Amino acid sequence: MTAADFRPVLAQDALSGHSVIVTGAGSGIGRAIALRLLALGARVTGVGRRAETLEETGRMAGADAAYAAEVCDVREADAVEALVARVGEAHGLTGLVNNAGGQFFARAEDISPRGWQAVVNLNLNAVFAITRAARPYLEASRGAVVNMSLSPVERGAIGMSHSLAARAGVLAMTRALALEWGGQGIRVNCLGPGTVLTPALADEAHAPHVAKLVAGVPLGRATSPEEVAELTAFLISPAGALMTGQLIQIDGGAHLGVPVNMLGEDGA
Ligand SMILES: CCCCCCC/C=C/C(=O)SCCNC(=O)CCNC(=O)[C@H](O)C(C)(C)COP(=O)(O)OP(=O)(O)OC[C@H]1O[C@@H](n2cnc3c(N)ncnc32)[C@H](O)[C@@H]1OP(=O)(O)O
Ligand SMILES: NC(=O)C1=CN([C@@H]2O[C@H](COP(=O)(O)OP(=O)(O)OC[C@H]3O[C@@H](n4cnc5c(N)ncnc54)[C@H](OP(=O)(O)O)[C@@H]3O)[C@@H](O)[C@H]2O)C=CC1
Repeated sequence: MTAADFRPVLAQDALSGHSVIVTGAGSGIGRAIALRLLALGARVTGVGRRAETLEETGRMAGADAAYAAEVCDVREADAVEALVARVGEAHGLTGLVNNAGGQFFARAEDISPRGWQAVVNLNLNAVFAITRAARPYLEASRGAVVNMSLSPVERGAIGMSHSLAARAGVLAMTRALALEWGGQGIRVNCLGPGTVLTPALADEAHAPHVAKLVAGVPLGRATSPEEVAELTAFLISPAGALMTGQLIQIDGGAHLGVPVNMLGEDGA
């Protein structure tokens, strides 16, 4: 199946009555998630540092969409806590999508202490702070958290030691919180997208290298933002009610690595 064959599977009102915070909703994967949750009837609070891109997501959703843009740097723990409390008190909270994240690509020896800190703050510490702030509201609604991870989180990748360390931390946190908060009815999961051809990836990585990554995917293509969005919606919706503590890879098999082939090229 090609990306063009993709069809949404959830019922049109699957998220009616839901209130979800999506970080990084002004671009790429986060925007696709926000638009899909809105289309399924959820109220969405989109969080990011740039007002214009966040507001553009709202315009794309249309005037009837229950969307609010909130400018906030997720690394500012006090501001994040205040934001979550504001949304939680006004509308409740049934979902939190920790999608904001990113990194520069560099070998460990070229990552300065500040560079390491910047990436770990964004991809791990900020995720903990916002998730912790959301807990009481998620407990009240028996809600769900979806953490955006990376396909290579368990097998490693060159040039991503800082980001992978942070995402591995998020994965460990996901499993710990699934246990700690399961009794409160809160579910916590991670998604592992493969290569998603967003403008942000094009800015950070060389095009020929990205093409090579995609060519190496067992199912032969990149992951689309819409596919990640549908899975996110599924996990937040009642359809995902028994799923928690998981890393779900949505990468065409890329996490399996270079195939080990004991049969040789001709399969003999
Ligand atoms: C088969 C499957 C494969 C899957 C592959 C998955 C690939 C993943 C793709 C994506 O994630 S796509 C999203 C791409 N977008 C981004 O990643 C955005 C990247 N940028 C940021 O998020 C931020 O810039 C940052 C990296 C978090 C840094 O933010 P901050 O504003 O705090 O940075 P600065 O104050 O500018 O710098 C802090 C520190 O970092 C050093 N630094 C910054 N860039 C680089 C670099 N390119 N190389 C080395 N070091 C860098 C910077 O120099 C500062 O350190 P000092 O110089 O002060 O020591
Ligand atoms: N593209 C890919 O191939 C893959 C991406 N991912 C992950 O998916 C997520 C989205 O990626 P993608 O859509 O490609 O990238 P984008 O850069 O388009 O998305 C990142 C979003 O996060 C927001 N953001 C970044 N830093 C902060 C901050 N400090 N506070 C608040 N918001 C912030 C950005 O908005 P603003 O700048 O306005 O703050 C932006 O909207 C990231 O976590 C990425 O690492 C995972 C696997 C593969």
